[in-house]
Amino acid sequence: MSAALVTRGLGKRYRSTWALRDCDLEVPTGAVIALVGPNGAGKTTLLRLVAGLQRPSAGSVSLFGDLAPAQSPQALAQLGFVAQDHPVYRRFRVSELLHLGRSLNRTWDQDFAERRIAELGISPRQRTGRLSGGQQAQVALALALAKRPRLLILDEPVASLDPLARREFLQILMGAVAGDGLTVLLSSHNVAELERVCDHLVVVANGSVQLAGDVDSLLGDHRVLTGPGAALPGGPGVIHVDQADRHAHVVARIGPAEPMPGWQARPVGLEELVLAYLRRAREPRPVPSEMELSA
Ligand SMILES: Nc1ncnc2c1ncn2[C@@H]1O[C@H](COP(=O)(O)OP(=O)(O)OP(=O)(O)O)[C@@H](O)[C@H]1O
Repeated sequence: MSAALVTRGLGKRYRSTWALRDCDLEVPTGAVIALVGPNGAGKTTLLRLVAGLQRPSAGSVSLFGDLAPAQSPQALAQLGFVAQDHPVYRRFRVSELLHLGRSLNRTWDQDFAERRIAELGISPRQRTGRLSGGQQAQVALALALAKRPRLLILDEPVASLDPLARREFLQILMGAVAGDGLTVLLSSHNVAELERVCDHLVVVANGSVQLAGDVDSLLGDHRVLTGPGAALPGGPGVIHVDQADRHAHVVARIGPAEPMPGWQARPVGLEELVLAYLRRAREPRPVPSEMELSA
């Protein structure tokens, strides 16, 4: 499958500080990519660089095989972007926003937009500034989907939605991915919620990509090993070690290999995997011992 998005050596620097550095990603068309990381990790910076809203200090972004310099009209026509604070023109009525969307976008789907607003129980005559924060988020998301983009970029799209609305929104997103071959890149703090919908994962911390790839492959490559806490394993496969009750729990990238004698292996969950990489990024690595991870 062809790549929807490729970044090479992508970076953004503010004065002497790199918000994002050496970012190499390759994302297939039709994938839902979850971008996760702690506050200040560089998620918004990456999304804004991909959307052409900021110019990179280093490296490049290409969309659907074409180099996509910031503000390229061809690239922008294929993109939908909803920022973290889901901006809508507050003095506009909802119907005026739809009119604006239809006037500015050749691929605009007015039927979808009107249906979605009706499903949300929002009157088209309502001024968007009078809607609740969650309703404004829903309207912004409906506008982005109605544009029928090839790549939809969402910065924490469900953060302000109630649990029912979150679930419904993710279902609508999945429908658009299945029906139109839409590619979605979304950031979130809620890994458990994303697990149901994403097939690719990008973990960012300290302005660097810590882990990226297809979710099934990543889960297949990693396991949790449990064994005697006194004999900590080391080596490049160890991602994070937790010690409790004289036992060590090790998230390790060892593939299908048998663990060393005295150790047990079990599959890793997605949230557990993300946390292991985030902790590794935050803490100094444990001193490696001479022991090997696998038998
Ligand atoms: N305009 C700016 N000027 C200077 N520094 C900035 C600017 N925008 C972002 N940064 C810095 O870049 C780093 C990454 O910020 P970014 O907004 O990309 O993080 P994030 O992962 O989206 O965080 P959050 O989850 O809190 O939204 C942070 O250290 C931030 O302070």
